[in-house]
Amino acid sequence: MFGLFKRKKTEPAPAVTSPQETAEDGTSAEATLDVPADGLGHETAAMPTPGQVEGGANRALPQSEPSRTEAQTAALPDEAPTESAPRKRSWAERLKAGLARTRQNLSGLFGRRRIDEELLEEIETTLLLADCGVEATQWLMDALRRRIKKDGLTDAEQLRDVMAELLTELLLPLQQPLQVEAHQPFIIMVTGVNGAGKTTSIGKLAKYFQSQGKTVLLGAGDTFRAAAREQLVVWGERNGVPVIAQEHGDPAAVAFDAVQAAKARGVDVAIIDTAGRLPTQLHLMEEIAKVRRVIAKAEPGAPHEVLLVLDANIGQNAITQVEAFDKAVGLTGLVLTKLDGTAKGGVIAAIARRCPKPVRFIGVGEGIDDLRPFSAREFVEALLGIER
Ligand SMILES: Nc1nc2c(ncn2[C@@H]2O[C@H](COP(=O)(O)OP(=O)(O)OP(=O)(O)O)[C@@H](O)[C@H]2O)c(=O)[nH]1
Repeated sequence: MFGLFKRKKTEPAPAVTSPQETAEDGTSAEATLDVPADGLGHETAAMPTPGQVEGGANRALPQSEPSRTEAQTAALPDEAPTESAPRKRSWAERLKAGLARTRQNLSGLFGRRRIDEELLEEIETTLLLADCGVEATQWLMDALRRRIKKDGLTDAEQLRDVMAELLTELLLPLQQPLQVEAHQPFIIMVTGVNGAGKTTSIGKLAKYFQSQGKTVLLGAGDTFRAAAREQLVVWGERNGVPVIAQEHGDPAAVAFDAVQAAKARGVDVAIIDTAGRLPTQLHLMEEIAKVRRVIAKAEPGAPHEVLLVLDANIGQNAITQVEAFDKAVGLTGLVLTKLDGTAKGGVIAAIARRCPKPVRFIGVGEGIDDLRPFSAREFVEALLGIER
């Protein structure tokens, strides 16, 4: 399981309020488990410090709240190099490492040789094997052929820069950073298939927004997998992020409570988790559509962002997932995870051609800082091994 959440297993489990309790902030506090801010610089009047009893509810606090330093250390397990742990690789290095396979395959082709039909066929095959899909590959090859003709290119070495230009042109429209200032609270709903990395990405996103000085609240809407709820609750506890959860809740009810709590507390960003589901599980797709409708009831115009978390290793399946989730909940953005593994990277090109949606963030590992806004240029440079 994701290192970001691993440590929590040794922590005492926070207690849950009794079903009858009602919080002052208007949430139906039925079995609502609400973890307070711990003083990481994000407290507001609506976010009490540890030890305070919130909303008049007899919410039992964890036995010992971690200190600020402990919480930060726990949440950033792999930042500081120690004698036993070597320096962590930079973001660019991790991204490059993740895309090494495709880069090596392409680099082999952009060496010293003449451009001929055989080379172009090899490039085409490499793009297909890199998960670019038929449409994006066709688009890239057509554009490449046009450029070769127009510029009178003869050497394969000249093709690397042309390919970089074309890929950047293809991916640039997907580079649309998520702006959360337009609404308060800005409500984000997170969807995806099982194991794509939703819950762990939410932890990283929370940290990302906190680092931008925003207050964050999480809704543990994955009521199917108890461990997902616990992951969020304990992570929130350690990082000063309130988490709205219900032990045996209905996901729509958790989402509703989370939105109400976010409004009552005046937080900047509310991120609502949902259980993993496959596009073929139609009843579950209907359930997630209901969660979206309930969020809109709690706050007209919300959710302001509906993210699909995609494992970058699933190849063309990504297209099916984008289309199915888009139909069910109206996606506004994507998070592409696990680009550090065996990902080939081309799936972003396939998305750009087949079902373009803003790629808000990409993930290159399990650490807290392994998720960053997508940059088309940075991605293409890592994919093609271009040093600037
Ligand atoms: N290597 C790598 N692993 C990741 C990344 N993001 C998430 N993971 C791992 O993927 C696994 C699944 O992550 P979760 O966050 O539990 O996935 P989920 O989508 O919430 O899963 P469900 O609750 O079952 O739907 C965990 O082991 C994570 O550590 C990433 O960018 N790189």
